[in-house]
Amino acid sequence: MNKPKLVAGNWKMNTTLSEGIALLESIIKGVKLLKTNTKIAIAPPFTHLSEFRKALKNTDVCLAAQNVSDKLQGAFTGEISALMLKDLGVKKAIVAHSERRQYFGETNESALFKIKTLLKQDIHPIYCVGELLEDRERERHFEVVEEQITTVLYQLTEEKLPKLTIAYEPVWAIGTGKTATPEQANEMHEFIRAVIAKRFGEDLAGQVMILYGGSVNSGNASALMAQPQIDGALVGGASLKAEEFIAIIKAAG
Ligand SMILES: O=C(CO)COP(=O)(O)O
Repeated sequence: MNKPKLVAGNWKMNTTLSEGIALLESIIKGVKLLKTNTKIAIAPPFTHLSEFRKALKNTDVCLAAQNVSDKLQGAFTGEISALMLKDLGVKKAIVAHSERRQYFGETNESALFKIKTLLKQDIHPIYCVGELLEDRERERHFEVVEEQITTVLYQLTEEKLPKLTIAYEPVWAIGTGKTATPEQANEMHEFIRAVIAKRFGEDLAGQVMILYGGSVNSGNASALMAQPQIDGALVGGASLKAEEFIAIIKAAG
């Protein structure tokens, strides 16, 4: 599978706008010096999107959001719609990150609504899946991820599928410094692709990008990226340090 990889930075609830702009400028500078065909996306807090759009003009770095409302518009205080994101030049949006599932009650069902509203605006979703530590310890990890995939993806039509990116983020590896081994990650990616293929066929399943996320850093990125089923990375903590993030992009090829 020789498609270019995607490295996306999920900044979570970090940086003020001025700190964010400074970090973004360092990242842009670093990316310019790299000769890479790896695709790059940055998902800063909502408050940064408008300024980041200007800063990213004439670069190949794609603007992403960390979340979106499952509602279209109206009396939903505090929500941000897909249309609003499109208006700000957002091209990708993370959906159902495990922190959203854990702290904000998001489910596979709300993820499906979010993905549909994004696709209607032609914003490409990055749909997060992954098991808890207790699921893995009880050897339920394949079952959990299969349900996360089938309840959402099987509701989409064939032509939407290539617009979707999956991020496999085992919850026990997020922000813990514990990474899945490259083999564990590859095994789950292969399983996810097989679940997609069961419904949509091998060709389409092969077109879906599947990223790994969970304590990716400059030290482990090369080994992860070398796995045949890993199409890139969704990076948290290490995307907040320009040098680290650039090293990960470099490791992706
Ligand atoms: O949640 C993540 C990316 O979405 C991963 O976070 P860390 O890279 O900090 O473990």
